[in-house]
Amino acid sequence: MVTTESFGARLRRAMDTRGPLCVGIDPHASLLAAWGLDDTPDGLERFSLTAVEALAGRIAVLKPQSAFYERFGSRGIAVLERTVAEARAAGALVLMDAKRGDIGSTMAAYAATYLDPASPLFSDAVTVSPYLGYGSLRPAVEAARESGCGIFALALTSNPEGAEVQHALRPDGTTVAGSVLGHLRAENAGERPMGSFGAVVGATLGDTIAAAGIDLDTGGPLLAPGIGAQGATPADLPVVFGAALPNVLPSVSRDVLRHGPDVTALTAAAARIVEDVRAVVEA
Ligand SMILES: O=c1ccn([C@@H]2O[C@H](COP(=O)(O)O)[C@@H](O)[C@H]2O)c(=O)[nH]1
Repeated sequence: MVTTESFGARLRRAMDTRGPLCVGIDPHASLLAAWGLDDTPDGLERFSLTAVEALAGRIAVLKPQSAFYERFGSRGIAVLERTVAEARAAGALVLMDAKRGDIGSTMAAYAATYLDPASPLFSDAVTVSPYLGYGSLRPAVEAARESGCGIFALALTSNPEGAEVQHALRPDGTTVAGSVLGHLRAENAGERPMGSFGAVVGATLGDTIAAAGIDLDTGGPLLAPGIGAQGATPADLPVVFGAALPNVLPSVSRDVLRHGPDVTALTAAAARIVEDVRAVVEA
């Protein structure tokens, strides 16, 4: 489905009506086993479609993690295609977590894969890496604008190793991550109610962002992975995000998926997190 409404506007409405939560579909081998499924493409398909059944009609954004599908080769990609299509058909926005980043000419092919409505993997948004230089993302930015999609660029990732690169200082004294956020701010200029060009900022980062003087207000969404299995909780969000909290989209994978394969239990687990996040954002 091609839309004339921007991704930022669609995401804002989904966050306001369904609640600010993205649930990741990460079919770890250990989760397949815990759900009583084989570590095969058939197991992958059952896992993914169960997650879609439990979540796609209620949760704002579903985020399939491409790596867990790619490991099964072409049959895994076929399952990923079906997962994306069924999740979108059921009303969820789909953010493909592929973290693509390359020189511009190759980036154009990645953009065609995820952001061209004619592609079997067409998604509402895709995660990208700006660490080949923000300008290398230009083909993805242009494709997103054309198709009413979005991108989420890695800015301040949830893993402890990220700071080595992302907090590095540029010659002008600003951080590398701050520069990425500045580029996103420029992309989002004038977009209301929210921009389509998001940043990934880990919920695990405590007060380190404020301490480094990094401005998180880009006018776009801030995808916040790290709640649950990586140790962060919804209560951490105000410290990490400060005044940018209204645009934060927390993302949780394992801490929801561990409640499967029971569909009702999966739905209830996600609903509890939505309530916890809403309580913090609306406090
Ligand atoms: O900085 C980042 C960027 C992406 N991720 C991805 O989010 C999920 C987290 O899964 P959990 O089970 O909730 O820990 C996973 O797909 C990561 O690749 C991230 O964690 N941090």
